[in-house]
Amino acid sequence: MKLITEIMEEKALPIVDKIYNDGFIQGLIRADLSKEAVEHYLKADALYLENFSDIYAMLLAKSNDKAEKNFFLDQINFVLNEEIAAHKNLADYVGRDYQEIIKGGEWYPSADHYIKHMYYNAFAFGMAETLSAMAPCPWIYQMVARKILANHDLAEDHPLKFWVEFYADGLVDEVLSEYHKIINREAEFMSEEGKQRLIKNFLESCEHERRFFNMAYTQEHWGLEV
Ligand SMILES: Cc1ncc(CN)c(N)n1
Repeated sequence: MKLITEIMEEKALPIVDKIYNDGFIQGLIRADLSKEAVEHYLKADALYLENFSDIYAMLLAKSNDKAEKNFFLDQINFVLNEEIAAHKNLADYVGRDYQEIIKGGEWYPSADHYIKHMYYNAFAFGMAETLSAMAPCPWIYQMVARKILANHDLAEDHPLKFWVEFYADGLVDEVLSEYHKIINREAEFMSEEGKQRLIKNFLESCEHERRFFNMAYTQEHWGLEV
């Protein structure tokens, strides 16, 4: 009997290829990604990661297991204080100060939809539904980064090699195995409908990841002043 997390990741593999072949990642590989696309990504992603850590804080409060609470605590620290290294690599590529770049950022439409998908599950459902919607965040980036390294021998002086290696890093394996542990444990007590929701949450967030990259590549904005 396959684990629910194995099923969701298997079903999502085609989206990994689509993201890999879309403009943002191809531009990153060629190191000809426009500065506008990178700045737009950073403006949106700084806010995305802030909200991602807030949702982790909600899960920390929901948990009644100290080891689990410490996992969420570690992840809050990683997202708030360590992932900024990947952002700084992108800011160096643009050649501007990171804090300057992210000023004036907002939840552009695709980022807004993604963030609200996670919050909806955090407020309306439980930990497994929320983590299923959050899991593509580490998983997609690791899969895409590893696919880049498998298909390209990035030169030592490639300006975005750090970004790729940061996300391809094995550290993510430990994070994902904790996600898998919690999701698969909770799924044991769920109806078929409940399990289908976990899979749907994961696949929708994989699609949100694709839209997030394309949002930056096209500098997507709201049509009207929101
Ligand atoms: C939108 C998004 N998704 C995933 C990641 C990688 N943690 C990120 N920084 N931003």
